[in-house]
Amino acid sequence: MLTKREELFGGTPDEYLSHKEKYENSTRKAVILFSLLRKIQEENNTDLTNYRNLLSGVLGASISQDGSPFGLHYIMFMPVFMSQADEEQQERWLHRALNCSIIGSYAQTELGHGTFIRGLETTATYDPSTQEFVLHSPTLTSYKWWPGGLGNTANYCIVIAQLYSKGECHGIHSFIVQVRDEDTHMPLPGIKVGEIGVKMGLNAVNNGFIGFENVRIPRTNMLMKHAKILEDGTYVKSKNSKLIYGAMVFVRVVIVFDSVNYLAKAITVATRYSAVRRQSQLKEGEPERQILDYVTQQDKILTAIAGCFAMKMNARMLWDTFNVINDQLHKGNMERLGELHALACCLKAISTSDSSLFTARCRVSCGGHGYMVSSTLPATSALTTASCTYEGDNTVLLLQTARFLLKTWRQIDTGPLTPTVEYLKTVSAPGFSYKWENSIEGIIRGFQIVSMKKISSCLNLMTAKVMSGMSQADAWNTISIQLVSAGESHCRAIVISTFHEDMSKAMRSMSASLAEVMGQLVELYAVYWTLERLGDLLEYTSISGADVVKLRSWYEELLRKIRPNAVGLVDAFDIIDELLQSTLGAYDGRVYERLMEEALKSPLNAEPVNQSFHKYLKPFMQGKL
Ligand SMILES: CC(C)(COP(=O)(O)OP(=O)(O)OC[C@H]1O[C@@H](n2cnc3c(N)ncnc32)[C@H](O)[C@@H]1OP(=O)(O)O)[C@@H](O)C(=O)NCCC(=O)NCCSC(=O)CCCCCCCCCCCCCCC(=O)O
Ligand SMILES: Cc1cc2nc3c(=O)[nH]c(=O)nc-3n(C[C@H](O)[C@H](O)[C@H](O)COP(=O)(O)OP(=O)(O)OC[C@H]3O[C@@H](n4cnc5c(N)ncnc54)[C@H](O)[C@@H]3O)c2cc1C
Repeated sequence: MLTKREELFGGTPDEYLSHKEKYENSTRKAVILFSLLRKIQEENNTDLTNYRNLLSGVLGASISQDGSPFGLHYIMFMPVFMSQADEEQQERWLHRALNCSIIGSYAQTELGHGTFIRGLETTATYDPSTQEFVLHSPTLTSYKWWPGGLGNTANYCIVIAQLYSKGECHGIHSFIVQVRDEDTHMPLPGIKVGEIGVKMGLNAVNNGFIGFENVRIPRTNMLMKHAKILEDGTYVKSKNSKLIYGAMVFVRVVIVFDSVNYLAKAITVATRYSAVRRQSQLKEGEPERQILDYVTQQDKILTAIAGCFAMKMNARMLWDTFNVINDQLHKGNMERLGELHALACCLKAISTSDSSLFTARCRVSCGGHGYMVSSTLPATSALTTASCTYEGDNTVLLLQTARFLLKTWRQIDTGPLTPTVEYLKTVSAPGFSYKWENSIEGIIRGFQIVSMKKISSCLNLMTAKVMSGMSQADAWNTISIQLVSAGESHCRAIVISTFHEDMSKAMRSMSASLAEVMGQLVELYAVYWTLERLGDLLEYTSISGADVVKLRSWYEELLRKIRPNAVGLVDAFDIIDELLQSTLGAYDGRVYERLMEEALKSPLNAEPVNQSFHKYLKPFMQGKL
């Protein structure tokens, strides 16, 4: 009798399963895992804070590198209910979703539209005679495409469609739609549903497509916490049309945590392997060195460790900010909605792009063995690059942040600014003077000045172009590279200052030796990004060549100091081998034995001569083909 652990982590490695077998195996494992999790979650887990902890457990424990067919059920289907369903609807559906007696997905993206959601084509037309909505996919491009779990798993989904009533379009709204019969799992009449095929990664997520042929759903299937349709078809507006976008903000917030989780896995593998792997001699006749002793290797890996700690602290700040503003929204105070959206956008973009960049570096830093699927680094790299796209393409999200920053800059003299942008007032105040200094505080100030000056420059450029006769939209597009850069600079200033401030607070309760190491990580992160963004700092601050020389020495000194604690730092993530799933990163360091053990699991090693020799090779080599 297999133990739960053996059931979850044993069996044929996924990499040797077919696409279909991989899905079936992931579903088998997901049922085991989620049955366990269902037992520990409170029934009324509709509080977003508790919910995120559940999500952490669910996704953190997702035991396949390829994701889970249940992921979207937890990641979006349920949060959308919590944020968009009225009380009666929550009463009707949420309990069933929480105990997984229904499995849901989130169908927003279409073949023809992912970013521009106001352009979605799926329609939901209200029929007052029957008090139903008629859901329809008018074109091939209107077919929903991507929803996780929709291919073969979910029997319900949230559908985002253009709402029509009394001949008028009211824009996109959310609807709960049953997709498959709860007993037979057959697709319901008028519904064409399937799986989208093999992807770069996440091949157990079961992303699907769905098309509707005049499918009728009750009026009360429109999620009506914000906007409503009355029985006679009268449309009641929401307090803010963007509240329907609320679930995306929540998921962007949790994706920042997720990007940290992926990066923590990658740097655990790369760091441990770099301590085990010996290659080349530093001095003739000496034993081969641990590759972690090479400063170039430290440059790749230790900065990733610092980045992981930095983003973890920023994820917590963002979560706290989300909860504060979300409470205000619940009380009808929309004042900081735009700020929350802008912060979630830039942190999701920067955390995922950093995670993708550093994970790719971890892969390369492990040489050939890092290219083995059994190292887990290729799959983790595929995961992090996906996160730069899902829940909003990073470029588009940084443009959203830039839009908020320009709006803020236009109003800079009309009153106090909200917390995440009040630095703009400080560094632009009359009489404010600043001379570059090689210190954490000096670096933070420098990044804040760069951000402010980029925003100011973008607004001046926009104004000049519009004055010259260019349309607002063309002016925006023309300078959009600079707008994205302004969004990134704003975010980097926030990340460094948050890391410094929150770590300084945390260090007060640490031992002196631990605080020293944590302080080194903050310095490494700040100095690394200073050297990475030298162009901006040279353009907008008084940093000098002499400062740069000293910064480089400071950077190399920090690498030297952190090197002895590298393995201890990643061990602190405490990722068990079963979740790490890596021949290179296992805790016992038996890299070569594990590589060979995994290789022997290949079906091609089941027999000494593969059948292709007799069928193809031998006749070929004998000139008979
Ligand atoms: C925002 C858009 C790009 C544009 O929208 P619009 O066209 O409607 O807006 P405009 O640009 O015209 O006007 C902007 C205007 O609107 C405001 N706005 C816009 N968006 C929002 C918002 N969300 N909230 C509030 N306000 C908003 C903006 O501020 C402007 O206001 P002003 O006019 O005042 O300036 C939009 O089209 C858009 O969002 N596009 C992106 C589409 C998108 O994101 N799609 C996602 C589809 S779902 C998906 O991809 C699912 C993926 C799921 C993958 C799995 C995730 C894994 C998570 C794991 C969780 C693990 C948890 C671990 C936790 C732990 O470890 O602890
Ligand atoms: C693994 C994965 C899982 C997913 N899961 C789901 C899901 O469960 N449910 C769901 O609904 N969706 C899901 N998606 C879809 C995802 O949300 C979209 O792919 C994403 O929103 C990007 O939209 P798009 O693919 O149409 O890209 P596009 O918007 O077509 O982007 C392509 C390029 O165009 C650029 N671009 C687009 N608009 C602009 C603009 N205004 N200004 C400047 N540049 C622009 C982008 O920057 C990008 O470089 C998933 C996607 C992936 C990869």
